[in-house]
Amino acid sequence: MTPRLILALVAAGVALALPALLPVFQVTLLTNVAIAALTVVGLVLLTGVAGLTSFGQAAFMGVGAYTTAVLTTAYGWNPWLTLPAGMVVTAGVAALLGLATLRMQGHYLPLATIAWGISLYYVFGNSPALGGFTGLRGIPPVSVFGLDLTDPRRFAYLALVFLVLGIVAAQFLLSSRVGRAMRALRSGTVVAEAFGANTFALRVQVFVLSAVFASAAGWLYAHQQRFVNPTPFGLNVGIEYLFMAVLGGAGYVWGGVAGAVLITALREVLQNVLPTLLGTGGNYEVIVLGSIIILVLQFARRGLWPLAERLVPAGTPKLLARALTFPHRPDPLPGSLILKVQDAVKQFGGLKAVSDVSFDVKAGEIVGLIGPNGAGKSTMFNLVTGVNPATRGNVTLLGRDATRLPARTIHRLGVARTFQHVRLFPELSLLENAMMGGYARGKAGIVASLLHLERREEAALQGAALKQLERVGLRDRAFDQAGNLALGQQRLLEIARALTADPAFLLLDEPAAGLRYGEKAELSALLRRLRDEGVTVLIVEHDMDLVMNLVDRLVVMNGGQELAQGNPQQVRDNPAVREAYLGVDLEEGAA
Ligand SMILES: Nc1ncnc2c1ncn2[C@@H]1O[C@H](COP(=O)(O)OP(=O)(O)OP(=O)(O)O)[C@@H](O)[C@H]1O
Repeated sequence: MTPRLILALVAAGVALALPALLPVFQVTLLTNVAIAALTVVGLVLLTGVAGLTSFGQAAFMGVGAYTTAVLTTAYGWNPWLTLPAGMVVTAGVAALLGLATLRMQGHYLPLATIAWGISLYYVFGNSPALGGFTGLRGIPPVSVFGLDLTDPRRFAYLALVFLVLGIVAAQFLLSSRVGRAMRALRSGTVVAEAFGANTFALRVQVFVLSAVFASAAGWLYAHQQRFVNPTPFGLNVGIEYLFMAVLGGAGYVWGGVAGAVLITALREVLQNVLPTLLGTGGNYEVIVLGSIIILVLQFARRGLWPLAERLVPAGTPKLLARALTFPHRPDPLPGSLILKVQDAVKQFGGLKAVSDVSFDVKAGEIVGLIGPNGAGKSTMFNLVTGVNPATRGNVTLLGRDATRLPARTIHRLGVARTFQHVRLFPELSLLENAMMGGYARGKAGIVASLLHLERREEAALQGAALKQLERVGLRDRAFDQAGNLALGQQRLLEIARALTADPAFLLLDEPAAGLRYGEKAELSALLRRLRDEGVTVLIVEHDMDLVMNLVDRLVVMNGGQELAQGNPQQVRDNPAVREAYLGVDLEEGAA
């Protein structure tokens, strides 16, 4: 029993007692809060977790509400059937809108959500079958075991049950393989794709899921009011849901709930208090609410929930009991070809960052890719790992033509990598970061994750990640936040993440940058051990001392071209290399 769990149970107890204790007016307010919170929890998944800002969440609530309104009033459906029907209709609408808009980047996507948020509002308002702007009346009450929930107190319990189920499902999702990949989306697509995730499919999934949450809230709304019209599903309400998420903490499920409670309660208080102070002339509460949002954005960018969380320490998370271990990938035959780059060219406009470079890497080798700044090493890395495919030439990886394969497919061939500029998820634990590396080893999808039916697989992922954290010397800090690590340790964590994928071929982009002397020695020892265990390594590194004493062979690039290849001694003796490295003591590594 952690302090946080005790508090959550107390909060649940209080919430359950409130409908029985409060006056009816406030019970209705409580129901409104629960409905809004359910919508906002969906928005938290979309915006706070996956980083896709949407102004259109209220419109999806409208789809759920109108579906039940039409099916119950015009066709006499039982409300319990219209709930899944509404979810299916909403998911369909969201999938269509998602497929059309989710490839957009930057501010284009939020703008698109505004566009369809407005469109759906007018579809509701201008469709005679939906009652136009006057709406649809006569929606029947929901009944449970023959008991009509017409009494606001009973209905409040229904709304709370929905909210609790929504919170639990969202938390389950976030502590799963799919949830971690969704979190990875917030910082772009490169990392998630590098570990085998199809980021566009994930974007569509989280978008549809978020809409389904709103749809369930819309169903509740329709049966609470017994009447629907377009007003509560308009753009300004969508913006208000976004405010709730941002105020509470868009990255946190409980932040969404807190935001819904705070804004609903604040609006209520302000609507009562401000007219007595300032008169009834203006909508002053809107101005005050807006000012509060600006202050929060100014002083607590991540919302209020992280501040509250700091007051209650988190217990050490429990590891799952392991009943399953992922099988080890079959090792390539010693000496077989792992990577073959043939006449690779990468052109950025007029600049040839890589120009007719050819080299290969054989199983069981550690190959160094070196060259002065701007030589084209990282570009070559991106070309091999599918981040930025070659303009011309061929890349063969583990026996497959990989020249045009996307990063996620290349990863699944058995290739894992680290990044020159560390790309971790600072707010997640070391363990969760490392587990992201095992994404492609798991199979569980979004539904299994929402229901926590993937615990065996999750336990296996934990086991695999812990083993690699142990290997890089970070096991003791498995539950710390990755953002608290020194840069050198962050690089080691990236290696652990890559190793969790059980790769046959490991690509390391400047892994020793920021490491202390002792840590570099440990890194060398680790890479040698990995080679002995059958992992082939391609390493870009500026630390000549480390490289010269570690690698079997070197490929030297300069100005996008291949300058030399050979073992460390041959490269050290090469006059062209000496010239390119003017000022760098290549003998340093000879010791
Ligand atoms: N996306 C891009 N668009 C345009 N030019 C690029 C791009 N990526 C790299 N370049 C250019 O290509 C050249 C090679 O860059 P690259 O980062 O591959 O070199 P590097 O050898 O990795 O250098 P460093 O050791 O400094 O990381 C540079 O001139 C760089 O400015």
